[in-house]
Amino acid sequence: MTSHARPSGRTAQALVAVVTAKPFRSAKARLSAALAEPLRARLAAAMLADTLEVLATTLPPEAIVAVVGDDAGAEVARSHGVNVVRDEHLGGQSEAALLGARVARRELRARTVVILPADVPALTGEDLAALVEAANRDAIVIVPDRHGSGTNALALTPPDALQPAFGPDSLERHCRLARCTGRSWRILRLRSLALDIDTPGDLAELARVLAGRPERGRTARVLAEIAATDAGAAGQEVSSSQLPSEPPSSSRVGR
Ligand SMILES: Nc1nc2c(ncn2[C@@H]2O[C@H](COP(=O)(O)OP(=O)(O)OP(=O)(O)O)[C@@H](O)[C@H]2O)c(=O)[nH]1
Ligand SMILES: C=C(OP(=O)(O)O)C(=O)O
Repeated sequence: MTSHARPSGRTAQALVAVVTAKPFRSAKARLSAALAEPLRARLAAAMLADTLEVLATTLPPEAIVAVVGDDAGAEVARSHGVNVVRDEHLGGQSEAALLGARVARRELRARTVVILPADVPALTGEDLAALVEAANRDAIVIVPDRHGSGTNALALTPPDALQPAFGPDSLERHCRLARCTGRSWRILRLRSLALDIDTPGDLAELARVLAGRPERGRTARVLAEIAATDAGAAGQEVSSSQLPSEPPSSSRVGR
């Protein structure tokens, strides 16, 4: 693998969170029919920033590793003071997660890694704390997505307790792999971590969830921009319900 690691902190950490983010310009392909390029990249950057922000409420920055695919991702990660690992191979989420877990184990001497995507900006500190608590009890903790088919987080003790296998229907796959390890494992359903952002439907759900919260993160501001752009294009008054709607099922990309 051509990837190389440049973690900025090397203090030993019992539990390390690994967040994977591919280059912002190639991220969120499933939103491309609904969202033009500059906004899509800005959304990806905002989601990484908000995800790191929440992680930093519970974990010290030295215990967070961002595996990023481009300079823009590295800049966001650095601005949060977390360890930055540059993924130059871009072999997909599982490979990026393995890279981060390896850095966590070898360089930060982590006993546990919590692997997350960068597109879970609704994550709350409470749900993160629940995940950390579960990771202290079971060797493998699997957090499903809201559709009950994908995986939005894995907590692994030790960090190589299971080989990540993200992608369509990964929940069932991760459960099967966990069963085969003979280690203790469980599924943990966490509402705020169940919402990853892949489709216009997810964006609309995110707007609904964030609208009910007092604080305005970076993602909420980009959502407002998207709503304004759409309303402007349609010559309508701007409203927070102005987010792109789900395309007809025949034109949907992915699952
Ligand atoms: N560092 C790194 N992160 C990745 C890679 N592939 C995916 N990711 C990240 O892993 C998470 C889930 O990835 P995907 O669902 O495959 O990609 P996405 O950008 O979210 O969505 P689509 O482009 O629509 O598939 C996101 O945070 C991605 O940015 C990779 O090759 N390297
Ligand atoms: C990668 C996954 O999901 P998505 O592609 O929807 O982000 C997954 O659930 O393993």
